[in-house]
This record gives sequence, structure tokens and C-alpha cells, in this order.
Amino acid sequence: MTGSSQPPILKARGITKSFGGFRAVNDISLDLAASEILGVIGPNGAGKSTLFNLLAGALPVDAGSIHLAGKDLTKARPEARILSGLGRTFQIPRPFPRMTVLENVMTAAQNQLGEGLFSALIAPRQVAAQERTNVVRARDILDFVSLSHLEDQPAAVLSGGQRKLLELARVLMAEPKLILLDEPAAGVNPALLDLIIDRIHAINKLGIAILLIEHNMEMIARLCPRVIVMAAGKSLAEGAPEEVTRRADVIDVYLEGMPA
Ligand SMILES: Nc1ncnc2c1ncn2[C@@H]1O[C@H](COP(=O)(O)OP(=O)(O)OP(=O)(O)O)[C@@H](O)[C@H]1O
Repeated sequence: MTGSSQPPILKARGITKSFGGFRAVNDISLDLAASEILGVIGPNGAGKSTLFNLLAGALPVDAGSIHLAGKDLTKARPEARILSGLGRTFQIPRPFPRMTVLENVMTAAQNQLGEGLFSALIAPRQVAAQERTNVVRARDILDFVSLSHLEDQPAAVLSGGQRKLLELARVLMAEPKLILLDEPAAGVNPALLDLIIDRIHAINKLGIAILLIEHNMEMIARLCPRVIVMAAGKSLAEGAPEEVTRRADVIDVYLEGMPA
């Protein structure tokens, strides 16, 4: 079930992955509507990042299926998933440091006619026109994430929070239907946290679904009407953050990871 009456944009069933004999993700199923932001929480080592790697195609699943907007992506390569509308960000963003902020966003455009020698020779005018369209779009997106003033700066000068915003901009350039956000609050100073939360809300309001891994419970509470709690690869609980975090079994799995 999604948390909305809409049909799911993401439908994952029975996702399972082992490393050697260790089952890191064990029979996880998710339904996510386009209007939703779903949080994925759980202690360190619960399998959250592995789940993202499976959804994004960085790792193959051992079992289960993944559909995005009705299309079976279970065996699709990561690039094909991006083209189908599945975007992702990483815990530690790695922009091209010497390229400008604007160039970094431009590299994420999906319709890059000009990259092949063939199209550059055959259709130089179309390539130039597309380049101009991409620049306009990239600038609009930089404005949306409040980075316009830095468009000519090399990405190396950006702070941790600004790098997260740049990553969001790069993902948006690829026109996603769903974004997997891996710890957008990590390494971000409090001054930028509000802006990042606000922009994630705004992205979701555009009709883009969001799956959010986050340890920062303030961010979870402000963004996610619904969360799933993962523990030891399994889904332990699902519901409103303030409800699931009161459950004794959920408190236990968090405490197990704490020093005595
Ligand atoms: N490539 C791999 N090979 C072997 N074991 C792995 C591999 N990737 C992850 N694991 C193991 O799978 C388990 C789940 O790891 P994962 O990174 O998915 O957890 P997580 O919930 O994202 O944790 P964190 O909150 O610390 O990022 C861990 O025990 C980890 O050591």
C-alpha cells in the first residue's frame, strides 16, 4: 500500500540480497506514490544503503522485482534506470571539482546529442540548439536550489550543504520521477538544513516521489508522513515517524547498536 490513493510510481517486491552467507536485505517490499516522501530509517548496518544500491541498479538483486511507473527495471542497467526516471544522490557527493557549478549540472542532462561524434558532424545546429536549451534549464534548476550566485565557481569551493544542493540540481536535470536521497542532512550545517528540507518539499510538490534515508530525525519528522524502519535487512515497522519511534521493538534495535 502507498500512503496515498494514487497508484504507486515505485513498486518493489521481495527485494533480497546476500553478501556471501550474510543476508543484508531480506524480502523488502515498497509501494510509493508520486506525491509521497517515504523515509527509510534504521540503525547502522540495517541494509538501507544496500537497498538503495539494489533499486538504483548498482547491485543486482538475488530475488524480487522493481517496477517504476509500470516498467520492469529489475534487470536494467543503472544508466537505463536513470533514463527511465530513477535518480539518486549519495551520502558523500562527489561533484567534478574543477568544473563550474553550472557545468556540473550540464553534465547530468540526458539528451546529449552532442556527445557522439556522429551527431556532432551530422547535426551541428541541433546540437547547438540543445546545448542552449540545456543551459537555460540548468540555470533554472540552479535558481530553484538557490545556487545561481555560484554558477561560475568551481564545485571545489562549495560547502557540504551546497554540494548536497548541487547534487539535487544534477539529479533534477535528468528529469526524474523518483529520487533516492541518501542522507541529505549528513555533513550539512544547520543554516543550510532548512533550505535543503524546503527544497526537498518543493521537489515533491512537483510530483516527484522521494525515498529518503536519513539518521537526522528532525528532517524525517519534517518531511516524511510515513517511514519504514529497517533492522537486520528486514522491514521491522512501518507508519508515521512519531508512532514507529515509540514502539519498544524499534527502540530496542536502536539501543542494540549503542555502547553499554
Ligand atoms: N559489498 C558488500 N560486501 C559485503 N558486505 C556488505 C557490502 N555492502 C554492505 N555490506 C554489509 O551489509 C550490511 C548492511 O549495510 P548497509 O550499508 O546497507 O547498511 P546501512 O543501513 O546503510 O548502514 P548505515 O546507516 O551505517 O549507512 C552491513 O553489515 C554491511 O557491512
